[in-house]
Amino acid sequence: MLTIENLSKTYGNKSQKAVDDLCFTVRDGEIFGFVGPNGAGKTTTIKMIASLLSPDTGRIIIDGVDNQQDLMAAKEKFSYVPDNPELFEKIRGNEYLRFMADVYRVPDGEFKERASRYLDIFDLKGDVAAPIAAYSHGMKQKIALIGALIHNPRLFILDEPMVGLDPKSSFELKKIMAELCAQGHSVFFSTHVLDVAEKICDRIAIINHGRLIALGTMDEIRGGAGKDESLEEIFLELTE
Ligand SMILES: Nc1ncnc2c1ncn2[C@@H]1O[C@H](COP(=O)(O)OP(=O)(O)OP(=O)(O)O)[C@@H](O)[C@H]1O
Repeated sequence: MLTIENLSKTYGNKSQKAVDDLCFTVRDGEIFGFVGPNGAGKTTTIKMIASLLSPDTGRIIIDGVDNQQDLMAAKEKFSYVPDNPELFEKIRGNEYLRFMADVYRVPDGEFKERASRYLDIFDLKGDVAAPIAAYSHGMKQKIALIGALIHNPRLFILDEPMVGLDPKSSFELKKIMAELCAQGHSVFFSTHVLDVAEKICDRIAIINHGRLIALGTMDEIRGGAGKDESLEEIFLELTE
């Protein structure tokens, strides 16, 4: 679903690379967690996957499409929800969802069915006619999530998705992630919440100083049989 090949990025005239020769693959039907300390290069990597930043070197292939060769075709494949979504404050929630459906040319029946279902799940039906400026931080995050889900993306990319969501919304989001993966779609998300990553991810990548330092299932990251270390313990050991 997603192949990252030798991806590197340096900002301005900084001496250290923000992302340094990163390579990994996210498989079809997989929930993939991307973890690392502050400043490790997670958001930089995610922005390059979402075509918001150009890599210095390397390739990003999304469901068979190179995002530097065919940006529009790549954009149809994924949705990206940043950690702090910036939305058009003056429009209403329902206008925003309609706009997102139009951008992705979602047929009307599908739009109505998905919007209704996700608004119910995230308990936003009563607020959808209000301007986004009147939403709380968590409500903005939820309308951004629904907008990103409206075209049923092949690859769902999220930066720190659990921050700001209440426990029920967070639980529902995890269920939606699992549902997408059951359809053969994939989820790629960054998080500092290591126990969530440990519980819900099929595989996890740990990065530090822009470099991949561990990759695999929890068992693979633990390094084989007999050990029962948590992701938090492994993370702290590897990133000391
Ligand atoms: N716009 C920018 N200009 C210059 N340097 C930047 C910029 N954005 C990020 N960096 C640098 O790139 C490196 C990686 O930052 P990035 O935001 O990708 O890390 P992160 O893993 O997402 O961190 P966090 O967990 O704190 O969100 C850091 O050294 C950071 O200072």
